[in-house]
Amino acid sequence: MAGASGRLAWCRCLSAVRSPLQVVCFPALKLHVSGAAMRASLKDLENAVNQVKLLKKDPGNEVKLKLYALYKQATEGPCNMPKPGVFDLINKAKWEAWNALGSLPEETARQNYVDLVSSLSSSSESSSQVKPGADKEHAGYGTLVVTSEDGITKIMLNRPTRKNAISTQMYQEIILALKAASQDDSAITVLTGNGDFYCSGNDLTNVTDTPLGGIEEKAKNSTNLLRDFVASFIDFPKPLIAVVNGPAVGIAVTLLGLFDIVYASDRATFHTPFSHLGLSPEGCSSYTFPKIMGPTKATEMLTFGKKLTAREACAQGLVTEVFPDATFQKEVWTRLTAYAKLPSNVLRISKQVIRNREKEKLHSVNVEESSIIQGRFLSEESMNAVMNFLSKRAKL
Ligand SMILES: CCCC/C=C/CC(=O)SCCNC(=O)CCNC(=O)[C@H](O)C(C)(C)COP(=O)(O)OP(=O)(O)OC[C@H]1O[C@@H](n2cnc3c(N)ncnc32)[C@H](O)[C@@H]1OP(=O)(O)O
Repeated sequence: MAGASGRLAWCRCLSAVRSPLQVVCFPALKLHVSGAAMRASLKDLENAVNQVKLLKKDPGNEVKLKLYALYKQATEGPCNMPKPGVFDLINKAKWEAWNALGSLPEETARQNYVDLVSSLSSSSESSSQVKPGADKEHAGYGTLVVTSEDGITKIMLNRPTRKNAISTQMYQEIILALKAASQDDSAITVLTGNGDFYCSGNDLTNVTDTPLGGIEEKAKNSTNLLRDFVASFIDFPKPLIAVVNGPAVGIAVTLLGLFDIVYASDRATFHTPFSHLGLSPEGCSSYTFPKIMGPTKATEMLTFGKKLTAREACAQGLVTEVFPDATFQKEVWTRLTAYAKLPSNVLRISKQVIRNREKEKLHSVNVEESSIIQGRFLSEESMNAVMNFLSKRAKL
């Protein structure tokens, strides 16, 4: 079905996505997907395409890319174009958005497109009036989008083109965002990812900014940062919820053992390839994972790098509940909005009653894991794994 409609969408998107800078800089929009019956017709798709032209508010380049990808998938099926070159940034962003949909069926893509446009139309209508409780974006973050609304502070990892890999700046900003959220008046705090990934773990290019003191100093700085980062999750005083919108890797997975609820899209996967990277478990996973899933399942994941589907992770207790990707955002946010209406002081007390007796133990595990991984950062296996990734010879 690669006909005129497909070419039209490509042209439409070319004019919509003006510069790669805008792709990263536009504030991300919440993608509430309607739970309407999964039966959008071709006519519905055509109507939705026309509706996009009538939007009062520019939805931002992230959303335009999503619309582009869904339209291509709905009309042409899985991505059938060669990957554009590294310098062709706009076409590469579009290719990545389409390719990320994998083998999503055409009817589902059509339905998702229609649902997305309908959610944009309603948010565009209501955005013309300033309503109480509207999203309040916290300024000052470069790698995150932090908002507070309806008793929920949402910390969204916002490096979608790097699969939300955690750069040094992002580690520092998450520590700051958690500190601020622990003191604000929201009832619950949510961590999620922008784009098709939840998070691809530690940014492997972090190692390239080696200080004057050389790699030993780099390893020490990384270890201190890791320890402080994990400590800010251990100490977080109110319910902390992970909304795992897509694949999670490395430290993004291990930390889940410190969350109070983990909701996952059925597109999410959970992968801790530490041995492949010459690393050792962190994020208190050497303690939390055996407790959550038993030592043998924990060993399969942490030592042998077994990747789990969302349903497997749920069966093993790492994930609380799995939702179909098409209705994930709508179902999860409806549920969280209801939870956040409960008395916030009681939620805080309840979390602390459940978690506090473990805190001291978790801190000592964190210190121990951090000191072990410091040696691993300097190991030949770890350095080779990073160099292989950076020179594009290896991927997970
Ligand atoms: C300081 C504390 C240290 C704590 C230690 C923590 C341990 C860990 O977290 S271990 C896990 C580390 N993560 C990885 O090893 C993941 C590496 N990435 C990949 O294998 C793949 O990128 C992927 C499987 C996550 C995704 O593959 P896919 O084909 O879908 O997308 P790509 O084209 O590869 O990705 C797009 C773009 O993003 C870059 N990127 C993705 N993940 C990372 C990362 N973790 N670090 C640095 N860069 C990453 C990727 O290179 C691509 O860049 P280009 O467009 O320039 O090619």
